[in-house]
Amino acid sequence: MLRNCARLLLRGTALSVRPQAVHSVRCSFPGITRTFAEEQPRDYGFPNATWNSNMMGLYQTYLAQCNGGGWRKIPSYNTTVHHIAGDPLDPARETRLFTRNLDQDGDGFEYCMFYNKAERRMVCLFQPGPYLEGPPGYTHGGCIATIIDSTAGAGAVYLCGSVMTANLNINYKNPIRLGSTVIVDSKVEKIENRKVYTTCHIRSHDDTVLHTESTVLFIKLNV
Ligand SMILES: CCCCCCCCCCCCCC(=O)SCCNC(=O)CCNC(=O)[C@H](O)C(C)(C)COP(=O)(O)OP(=O)(O)OC[C@H]1O[C@@H](n2cnc3c(N)ncnc32)[C@H](O)[C@@H]1OP(=O)(O)O
Repeated sequence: MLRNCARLLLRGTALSVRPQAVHSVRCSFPGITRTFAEEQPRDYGFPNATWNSNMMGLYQTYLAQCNGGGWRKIPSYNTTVHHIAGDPLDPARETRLFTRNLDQDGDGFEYCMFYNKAERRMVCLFQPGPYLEGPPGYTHGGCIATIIDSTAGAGAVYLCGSVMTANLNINYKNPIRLGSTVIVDSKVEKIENRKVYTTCHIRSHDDTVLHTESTVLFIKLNV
């Protein structure tokens, strides 16, 4: 009951601070083509009340490196259509990015990303919420695969344009506790024609624990 009240309160707060400007969004990606008018989308990559102190600390550290340090914070919306512009669509169709499919802040994938073009790196600060449970108290392996795919995928997209994941290999070394903060660090290692080879490591917020090591192969589209 208390939890529900708190949720309603938070939801009201989130809605009241949401920008109200109306604009048009156009998108074209394999399987999705649409255009619609809606409120200015919320950028979920900004801090909210559910972020813990480690998440906030890392956010500030990376943000500080955005001023001449080679990094930039990239926006994070709840549909890919906000990211990618394209052709007209079916306005009746509604989509939701898998990692942003829970309405309540803190329940699921809580994250933000920073990009360094010179280093070909995309870094994601990730705080898994209680609805991502796999083993008791720990993050489900599929959710971990998702955040790896999303981080390395975003890095490949920013460097090469549209891509699809062709292969994803993960060694799970140490479990990730729900509510903790980890750093998902991906890098484009090489590009061979349409193939984009990336590596991705997940480490604890203080760099003392290696949680996963992985490789992801993306294939460039529309070339
Ligand atoms: C601005 C935006 C910001 C970003 C925001 C959004 C963030 C969201 C990010 C979310 C991210 C989430 C992302 C997701 O979740 S993507 C969703 C999950 N992935 C899929 O569903 C992909 C399904 N597969 C396919 O569509 C096709 O098979 C693809 C497109 C991958 C290739 O079919 P295509 O017919 O086009 O190409 P090709 O067969 O001629 O092959 C081309 C070359 O590639 C080589 N090859 C192919 N497969 C493999 C393999 N498995 N291992 C090794 N090599 C492989 C192949 O040998 C050949 O090499 P070469 O002979 O030329 O040397």
